[in-house]
Amino acid sequence: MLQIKGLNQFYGGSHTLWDIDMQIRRGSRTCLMGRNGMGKTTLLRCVMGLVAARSGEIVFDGRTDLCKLSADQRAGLGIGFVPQGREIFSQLSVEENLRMGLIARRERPADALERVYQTFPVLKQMLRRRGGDLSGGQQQQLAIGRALLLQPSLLILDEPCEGIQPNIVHEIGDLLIRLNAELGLTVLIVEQKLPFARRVASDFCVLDKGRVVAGGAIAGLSEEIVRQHLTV
Ligand SMILES: Nc1ncnc2c1ncn2[C@@H]1O[C@H](COP(=O)(O)OP(=O)(O)OP(=O)(O)O)[C@@H](O)[C@H]1O
Repeated sequence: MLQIKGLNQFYGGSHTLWDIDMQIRRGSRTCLMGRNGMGKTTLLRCVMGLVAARSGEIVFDGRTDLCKLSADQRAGLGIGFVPQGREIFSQLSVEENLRMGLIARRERPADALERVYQTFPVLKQMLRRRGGDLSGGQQQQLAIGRALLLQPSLLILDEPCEGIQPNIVHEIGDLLIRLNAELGLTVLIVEQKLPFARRVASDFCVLDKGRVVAGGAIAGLSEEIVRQHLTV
């Protein structure tokens, strides 16, 4: 579904991503892992068009080179993004936050919001609440709901469990498994917690100092890989 080929990225003179080759299989739940500062967020932001790649290709659905498209055009192709920190508008209501997700969309199916409420009944009960008054877990559901309004075929999430209580982390894991199974949504997620990755992911990819150093089916995430590239 998503093929990254020979991708290099620089912040000014600082070479951050080095010759990244990575495949996201359609229907997979891929966990992108790595210690802090290894380039995970930068790679997601390159895919979304929020930072520019210096060279390489990002092929979506076997045909479109995303590098030639704007961030809006990429979202329009069906790539949903839940950024690090969630980026909820704290002064706007839950409903207004959701409607922001529809602004980018030309046709706005009348049932788009209703579908999100079916997935997240708690949001329907909180429509008038301000985003800033929600708990971390509720804000994360709001951020995921907002991304789902565009009916993506690929959902990309950057550390969705950061700062969230363990029982809600478990629920988010269940939700991603359910969305993957029921909607056929392909999921690419940055997550550092090993138990979460082992429970939720079907595939993994490890970055170390801006390079891909390991990847494949999650069963292949060995203690040796963890020791060399993930433990601090
Ligand atoms: N806007 C920026 N300008 C310059 N350097 C940056 C910028 N954003 C990130 N970096 C640097 O690029 C490198 C990779 O950062 P990135 O945030 O992609 O890593 P990460 O693996 O997502 O880390 P974390 O787990 O801490 O979020 C780091 O050295 C970081 O300091």
